[in-house]
Amino acid sequence: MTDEVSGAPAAPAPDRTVTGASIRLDSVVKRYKGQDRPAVARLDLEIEAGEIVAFVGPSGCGKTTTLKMINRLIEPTEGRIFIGDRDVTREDPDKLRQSIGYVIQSGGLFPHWTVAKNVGAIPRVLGWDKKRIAERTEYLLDLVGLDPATFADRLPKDMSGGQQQRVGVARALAADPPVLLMDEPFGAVDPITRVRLQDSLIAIQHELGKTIVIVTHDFEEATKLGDKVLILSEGGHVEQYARPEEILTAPATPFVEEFVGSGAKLAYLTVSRVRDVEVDEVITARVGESSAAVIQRAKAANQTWVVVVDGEGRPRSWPTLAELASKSEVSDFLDRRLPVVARSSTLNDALDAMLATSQGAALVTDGRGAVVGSLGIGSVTEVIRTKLAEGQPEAEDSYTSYVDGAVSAPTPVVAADEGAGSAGPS
Ligand SMILES: Nc1ncnc2c1ncn2[C@@H]1O[C@H](COP(=O)(O)OP(=O)(O)OP(=O)(O)O)[C@@H](O)[C@H]1O
Repeated sequence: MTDEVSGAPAAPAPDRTVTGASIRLDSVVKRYKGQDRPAVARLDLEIEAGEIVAFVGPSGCGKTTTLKMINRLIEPTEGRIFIGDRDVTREDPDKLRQSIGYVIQSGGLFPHWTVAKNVGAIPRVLGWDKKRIAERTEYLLDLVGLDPATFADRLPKDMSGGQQQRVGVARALAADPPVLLMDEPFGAVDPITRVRLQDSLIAIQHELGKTIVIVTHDFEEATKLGDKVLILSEGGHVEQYARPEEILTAPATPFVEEFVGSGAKLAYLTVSRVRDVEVDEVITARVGESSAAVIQRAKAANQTWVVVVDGEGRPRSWPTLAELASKSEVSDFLDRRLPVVARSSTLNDALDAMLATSQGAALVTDGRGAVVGSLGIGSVTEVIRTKLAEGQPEAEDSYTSYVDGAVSAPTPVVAADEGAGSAGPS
């Protein structure tokens, strides 16, 4: 089989399925006992079904209070909250919480329960039969990028923080809730894992079309994940509620301007996605294939390296033709340092991945992790330069020196010499 992957940009997504529900906050107030000022003074907010909305703002502005009022972990003092047509302020709070997914920092898993038992927790409460729970668990683990055969029987302590967080997302989705609430879900993981989790969340959202509300401290994360971003100031006051591009290009108030501040110049780049850039074609190969055949295929396509993929098309390594030639068959080596980004990743993420692994290119994958091409550092810097020249002239010095300065430091590890190919560093 010739595993040639087209380098053309992805076709526009077909109309998305939306399984989420709208959320409406109607004059919602929260006054904590013993506090002079309300934590949320009077908030009106509409969130469309199937959208991701990110809440950001300084510490203590009422983000978490607002989020937790939606599933009534915190009771509003006044006002009403609707999910679709349901007035949730009149529902039984326990029942309500079974119908809303909730993800907190560090996953919040039951430590003595296996992954499967954790994921099946709410379906068990809802009385689903075992077969249905097992099928749902397998589907969800696969959806969040965990192999069910490997992880279903593990305990949380035997998994990384990022993997635990994936289980937390699977668990929150178990009963297929229309709404997912996430409170700083990626706050406790390292930056590279964080980017991967963000990309997974975007892929899941595209597949399922849930309504997702996420609280974050990180403005860049908010602009990356949010279809809309809600910027709050003290007392749950709405400073701006708009699409990221609008917040970055037209801050509504001096508060937003200051909050977004210098971060805006970099954050501006987070609205540029890998999928907006044409990726380079890659030739893929399977473990155990004849090296000579793969080399022939690569040469015919003018490539000097190939990507070895697993049964699902996910990348394992990217040997040069010289490396391939040293063995008769394609080896099963798993390179844990491959720079991999998703189509939904921002160009900032792509640069970070390249710099973190000292490579001049990154592999681009689809929502399920299958490789669809590669992206060279040259293409990224080109887009960044164009963007900066268009709208953010004062950022040019700092960002290009970040990019250019970085180029001099790393030495390509794998795609060296002849291996750099079209995607390698120029
Ligand atoms: N249980 C509580 N009792 C009294 N006051 C509270 C309680 N929880 C929160 N507050 C106060 O309400 C305000 C809003 O808190 P909230 O946790 O919603 O803010 P936040 O924006 O999520 O903050 P952070 O970013 O620091 O998590 C703060 O002034 C906080 O001190």
